[in-house]
Amino acid sequence: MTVRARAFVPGHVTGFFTVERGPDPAHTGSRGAGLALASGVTVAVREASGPITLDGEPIDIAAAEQVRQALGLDRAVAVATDLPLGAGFGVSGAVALGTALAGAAALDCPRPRSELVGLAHRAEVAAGTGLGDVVAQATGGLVVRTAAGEPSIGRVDAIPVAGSVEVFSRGERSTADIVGGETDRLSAAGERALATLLDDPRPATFYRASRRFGTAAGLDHPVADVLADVERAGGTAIVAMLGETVISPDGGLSAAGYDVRRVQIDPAGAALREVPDDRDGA
Ligand SMILES: Nc1ncnc2c1ncn2[C@@H]1O[C@H](COP(=O)(O)OP(=O)(O)OP(=O)(O)O)[C@@H](O)[C@H]1O
Ligand SMILES: CC(C)(CO)[C@@H](O)C(=O)[O-]
Repeated sequence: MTVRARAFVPGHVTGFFTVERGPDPAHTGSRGAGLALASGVTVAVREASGPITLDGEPIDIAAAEQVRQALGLDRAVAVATDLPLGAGFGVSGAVALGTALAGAAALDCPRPRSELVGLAHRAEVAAGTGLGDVVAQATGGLVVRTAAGEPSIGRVDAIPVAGSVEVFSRGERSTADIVGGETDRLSAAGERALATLLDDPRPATFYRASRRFGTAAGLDHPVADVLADVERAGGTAIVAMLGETVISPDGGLSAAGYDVRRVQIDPAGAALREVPDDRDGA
């Protein structure tokens, strides 16, 4: 089956965040910081019509369906990923953004990148599955979101960083349940973390502020045992919001005996990938 366009979108783990509710999805989002990861999703839009599939199986991801509707895209969308859904890697946002980028390319429908990022952001917010992942995934690196909302409204910066992190993931957590509930405490903790990071914009400060945020926001308990193990082993660890996933930048997870994956930090954000002419693809 012929592939018309393909996009790669990095996974994104949020270290800390606030919830900013605006009058509409464009103005709604979060402030905060997180890491874009070289493990992500590849979205291939085919010539033929068909559903969205994940590793070959049909899947319902509301944010991506909404992007398809907005673009008028009925072509098959084949998603491949080595990341789990619902575990804090922003997979739904990544699929929505990949569908927007590859979908517009497949339809030969020229739109500026910021509009496509905005389309995916609004869809992700409306679905309740994320607030800041899409704009971060579009940026890459250690992403700092200083004003919430789609690209024409929000503000995004990044702290230069290279290298890799260890990842340990053991379960899911519902983003919609947490961001749809009472968020004053977590947003206050997110504000403090952001002020700390902006005052001293270094990766080490990101990890320290994120670790404190997890505790202050009451969001670290599902993996408190893992964090404690890593710290006993002399390492650094943070919770990937919002999942049962822990990230360590300094080998702390493997030092504590966990079976981990090492993942590079993605430097550049989501992008189209070349599709060789007349060849079958993913
Ligand atoms: N088997 C599945 N497990 C989890 N989610 C699924 C599954 N199948 C479909 N989905 C859909 O995928 C989306 C998952 O969104 P969710 O926000 O929970 O996770 P995520 O985007 O991977 O990452 P994060 O935890 O960072 O928000 C939802 O739209 C959900 O309905
Ligand atoms: C809400 C969130 C933590 C879910 O992954 C993320 O979208 C963010 O940082 O806004």
